[in-house]
Amino acid sequence: MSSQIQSIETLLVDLPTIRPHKLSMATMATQTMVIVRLHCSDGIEGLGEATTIGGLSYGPESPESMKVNIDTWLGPVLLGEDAANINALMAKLSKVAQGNAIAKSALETALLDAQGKRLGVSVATLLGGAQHTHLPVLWTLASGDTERDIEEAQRLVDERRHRDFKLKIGLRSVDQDVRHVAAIKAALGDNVSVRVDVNQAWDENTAVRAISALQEAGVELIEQPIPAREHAGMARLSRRFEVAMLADEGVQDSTDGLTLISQGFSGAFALKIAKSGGPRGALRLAQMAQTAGIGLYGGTMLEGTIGSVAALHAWATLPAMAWGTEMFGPLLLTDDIVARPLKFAEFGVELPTGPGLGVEIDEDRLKEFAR
Ligand SMILES: O=C(O)C[C@H]1C=CC(=O)O1
Ligand SMILES: [Mn+2]
Repeated sequence: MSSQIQSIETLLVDLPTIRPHKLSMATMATQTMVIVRLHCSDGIEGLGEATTIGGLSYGPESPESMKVNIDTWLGPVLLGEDAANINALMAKLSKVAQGNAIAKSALETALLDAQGKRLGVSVATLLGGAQHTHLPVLWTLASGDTERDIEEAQRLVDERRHRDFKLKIGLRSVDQDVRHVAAIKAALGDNVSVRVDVNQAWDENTAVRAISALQEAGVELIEQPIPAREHAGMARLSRRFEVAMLADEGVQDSTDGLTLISQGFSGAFALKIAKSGGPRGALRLAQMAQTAGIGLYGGTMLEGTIGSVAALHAWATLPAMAWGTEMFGPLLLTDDIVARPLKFAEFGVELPTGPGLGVEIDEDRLKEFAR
């Protein structure tokens, strides 16, 4: 029995963060997500989420533009179509719109959720099957204050919630950043992993100087130190240093992956369903990385529960990721719009069981936080 897509609803939802989250390009006090509700003729609803960081400061899609583009361009071409044929539907979307990867990811997520519910299986099962039910999750220290970051990290280690930490740097001078990172690494000791994310803030010369000092301080991973488009520079840095480089903004999808690999990049790729137009595109990049011996890392756009769970279903289908994941987005927010929050324990998170994503909306909460 076939099922058609009847309507697609989009809602802007604003949730406060538990503390200011300072990145090199923006300080966040709220996170805005576009929640997609895709209704099918068999009564099944698929959920999706389109989320970015800092309005338009992180990338070319803003929450408001994603809502308009789904409502005006992407959504209408899906109406009346067979909801079960996700390959055909996503091909239609790539014809009607260039780019718009985050908006497409939300729609692909909603289609996968609906199809999983229809077949009574999880999204991970639709994607080939889960190899894990518990995935490691790091925490980002980004209060901007060294002592506060150390206290935050120590509490989370004691609670056995996280033992890997990513520090957001690149806003202050290199000397200040290096002092900040080295103090945190020294305070936390050898049993925790400290990584940094520069979010493209340095030029290559600055990066060389800073990475030497960070390597000396015991940092294990350097994320996107230079601008996204400088693929050759990332390849040079990866060959120059022992400490591993992680490409994030510079590897949106498998096309960027191919460029980095052919330029001789070694290190790791941050996979994000939002960058690659959905879980299937992120897995395509993962397969390319595996073929080339590049490490995997499960990245986030600081999504809420729906977007984070969609990514977890995809990451669960992969072999254990060399660098773990950062799917902590819901923990950065003061509230949630789902009935059952994710379970974070033992330095990781539990994969919800299906059908679909295994997520249910809390309608009252959604009403409260919808714009
Ligand atoms: O990695 C990014 O660039 C974005 C994001 C992921 C974790 C975090 O704190 O910020
Ligand atoms: Mn990053």
